[in-house]
Amino acid sequence: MRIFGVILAGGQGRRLGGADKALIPLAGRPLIAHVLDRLEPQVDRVLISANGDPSRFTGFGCRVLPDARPQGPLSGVLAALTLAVEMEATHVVSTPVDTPFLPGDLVPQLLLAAEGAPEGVALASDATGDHPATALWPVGLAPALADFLATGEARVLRFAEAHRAGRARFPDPGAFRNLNTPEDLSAAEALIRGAA
Ligand SMILES: Nc1nc2c(ncn2[C@@H]2O[C@H](COP(=O)(O)OP(=O)(O)OP(=O)(O)O)[C@@H](O)[C@H]2O)c(=O)[nH]1
Repeated sequence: MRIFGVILAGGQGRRLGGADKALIPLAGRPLIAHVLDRLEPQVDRVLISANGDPSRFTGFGCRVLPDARPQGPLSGVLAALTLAVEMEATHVVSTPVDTPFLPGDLVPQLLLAAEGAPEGVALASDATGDHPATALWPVGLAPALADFLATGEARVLRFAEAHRAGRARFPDPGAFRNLNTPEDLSAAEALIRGAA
């Protein structure tokens, strides 16, 4: 098994005034650095899915993949799956760039849930609901995902449901807390500083 992680950072950050979310400082470090800390130990290699100038991510040591056409988070998943096929990886684990509290057992739990799923797809879930952008995708799904996006559809949950995704259920309701607004950012900052 060879698993690539992809951090989805191709969004527009509209609720944060169009900021480049990946680089917004959180407790003194760019948001993406927090996600990398959590994801890197759990996968063989991390990729960053982002459009625009890739040199802004030089310091993170990850390959940056642009979207073929920006159509939501699944565009980034497709770019990662395409590279994973070329590089003989078996799976991609996707995660948004704005979830800095990912669980340390994210990937093992997704793999466990995928074992029980008919097409080997699994997404993260907790008491607050599903978190479909945080999911495990086998590389064999790349053609189906390309076809799905070509229809103009973009909803992650719809694609995951069409491929009968299993659920990895996480007990900590804060693990997938995502930062969309300045208020979310301040609350996360307080949490990190409080825990330090
Ligand atoms: N590669 C890629 N990632 C995306 C795209 N749209 C959103 N994402 C990522 O998917 C995750 C969830 O995105 P949203 O919260 O819906 O969008 P956002 O850009 O973060 O914020 P808003 O513009 O305020 O909705 C974030 O990590 C985004 O960076 C896209 O078109 N391409």
